[in-house]
Amino acid sequence: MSDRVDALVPFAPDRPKTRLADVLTPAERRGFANAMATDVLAALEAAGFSPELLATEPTGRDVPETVDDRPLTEAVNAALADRAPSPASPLAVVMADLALATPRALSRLRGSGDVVLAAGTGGGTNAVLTRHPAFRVDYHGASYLDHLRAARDVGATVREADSRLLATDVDERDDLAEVLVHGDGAARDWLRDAGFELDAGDGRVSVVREE
Ligand SMILES: Nc1nc2c(ncn2[C@@H]2O[C@H](COP(=O)(O)OP(=O)(O)OP(=O)(O)O)[C@@H](O)[C@H]2O)c(=O)[nH]1
Ligand SMILES: C[C@H](OP(=O)(O)O)C(=O)O
Repeated sequence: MSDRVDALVPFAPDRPKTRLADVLTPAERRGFANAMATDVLAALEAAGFSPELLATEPTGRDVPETVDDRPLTEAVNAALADRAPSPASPLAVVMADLALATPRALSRLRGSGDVVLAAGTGGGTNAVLTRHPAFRVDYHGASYLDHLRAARDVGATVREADSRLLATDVDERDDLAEVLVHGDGAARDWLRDAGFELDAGDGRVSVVREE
């Protein structure tokens, strides 16, 4: 299909998900991060994107891949400068830890706007699609606000792709409950196989792990 949109998926597979260090060993964090990346790549394909990993080291996956070991913002901005997105050739950047991302949710990125932003919970930016050659990213912190500003500074029109499924990046222990409740792919299966189950005690649902 000629109107497939390129989608970069930043991925740091070496020491991922340090905020899950209290529940997962380093090897488990690598396994879980890989499972989430598998889900994101499959959902992008199904949504009509052409996914490409932007990885800090070779992954050995059967997916187009650029290896760039610079920090996240630098690596993504180098790719944006290189590709020079335009209305005829948009470029998406979709994080590899969006374990709940469905094809339907991802397709919302393809709506109108020079820059389309999918916010993450906690102030971040989980996905962006740009049709503007001068737009650059600045990740971490309240990056959603930084990206609104960055888009306006280059005269780009901005639209939000408002989606609960895209807003859930899996960073912390409580996010694992979201994967068990709403996920249906490799990440959900990985957690179940590792012995995680829902702890639906009083209040907000959480996870417990079988010994
Ligand atoms: N290419 C590239 N991707 C990165 C880098 N750091 C993080 N990522 C990816 O960017 C996305 C968001 O990552 P974060 O949640 O900020 O970081 P993380 O390493 O996954 O987790 P924490 O260690 O808990 O911060 C994930 O898809 C990561 O794999 C980097 O330096 N380069
Ligand atoms: C990539 C970064 O993720 P976080 O550090 O917020 O998980 C961001 O969304 O700016």
